Amino acid sequence: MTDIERVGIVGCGQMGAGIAEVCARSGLDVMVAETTGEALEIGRTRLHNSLSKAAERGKISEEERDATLARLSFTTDLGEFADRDLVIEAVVENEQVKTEIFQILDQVVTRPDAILASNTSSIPLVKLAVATSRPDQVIGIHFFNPAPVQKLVELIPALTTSEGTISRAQVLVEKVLGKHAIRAQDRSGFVVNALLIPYLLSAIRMFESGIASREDIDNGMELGCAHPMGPLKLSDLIGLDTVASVADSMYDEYKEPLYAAPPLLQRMVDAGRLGRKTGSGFYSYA
Ligand SMILES: CC(=O)CC(=O)SCCNC(=O)CCNC(=O)[C@H](O)C(C)(C)COP(=O)(O)OP(=O)(O)OC[C@H]1O[C@@H](n2cnc3c(N)ncnc32)[C@H](O)[C@@H]1OP(=O)(O)O
Ligand SMILES: NC(=O)C1=CN([C@@H]2O[C@H](COP(=O)(O)OP(=O)(O)OC[C@H]3O[C@@H](n4cnc5c(N)ncnc54)[C@H](OP(=O)(O)O)[C@@H]3O)[C@@H](O)[C@H]2O)C=CC1
Repeated sequence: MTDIERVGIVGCGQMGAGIAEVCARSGLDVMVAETTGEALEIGRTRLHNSLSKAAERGKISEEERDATLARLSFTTDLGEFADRDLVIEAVVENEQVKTEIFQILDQVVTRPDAILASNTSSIPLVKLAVATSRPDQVIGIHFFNPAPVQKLVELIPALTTSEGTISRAQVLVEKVLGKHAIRAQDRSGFVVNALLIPYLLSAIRMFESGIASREDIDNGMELGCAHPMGPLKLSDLIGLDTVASVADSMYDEYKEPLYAAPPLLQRMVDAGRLGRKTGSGFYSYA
């Protein structure tokens, strides 16, 4: 069904950990890389806790949890990714950081047919592809938060990506990981964020201008439109640094005011109020 058995995940933040969990639960051998031993321990704990919760809630058996954990390994040395068939990069939404990681992956991943993928929310894939010597093997594989729950994955081929890379990625996403894949052109924000981010920015502008309280804005969309969470809660879940970076990428691409980050968002990022991950954003998570 697939020739991809060994997967590397770069970054074990909320998305890296979630993608690693999805891959390991699907039977793949998964190695996760972080920059420091401390970050690795935080990531490992995040994964252990999530799998234990899944077992407690009866979504997986205790045997499945243990087998999944046995398929996960951890490293701070990207050199250990030499034998990976697929690497999914899931570090901070910053073009320079991601470009440097793709340059390193190009050096260390020795399998000639390995796919180098990014979970980027908005950075044009072609920029990462041309940083490598194998631009035909670079593709966007974009999961949604929380990755173990959300069924969608966007596949974003760059102009340079080969048909073979696209079809191998699609088989993996649909047949092995059991997700629903949609295809998007390599334009900043792809399909979902191009629609979602302007909506989140509008909600932040509405809050900033005092039209309604944060609770009323969120209740409006939860109770009026049956969204699982309102836009300010959702911004806190995504991470305000990520929302701001995605908005900036899309603004760079299209120069449309609807993608311009409102001042309040940037001030909150500057203050380190990034949402759930720092314990404070539009709401408090003490
Ligand atoms: C920025 C980008 O590039 C792209 C993006 O990802 S945009 C963001 C996309 N995500 C969304 O829009 C999230 C919208 N919100 C939701 O779907 C839901 O509110 C939510 C799944 C986050 C939480 O759901 P909830 O009903 O409020 O809470 P809760 O009851 O705790 O969780 C519901 C289920 O999800 C599971 N879940 C919640 N968070 C989880 C996590 N981090 N990992 C694994 N499972 C999780 C729970 O275990 C629970 O499962 P069961 O019902 O089977 O027991
Ligand atoms: N949040 C979301 O809802 C979604 C995010 N994405 C995308 O996934 C990616 C990761 O987002 P998310 O997991 O939320 O972010 P987190 O903030 O949770 O994690 C960021 C990760 O990047 C690492 N990192 C930070 N700075 C650097 C650096 N200079 N060099 C190498 N690694 C670094 C962090 O490691 P350390 O802990 O050591 O700093 C951590 O592993 C982004 O591209 C984002 O756009 C995609 C879908 C949804």
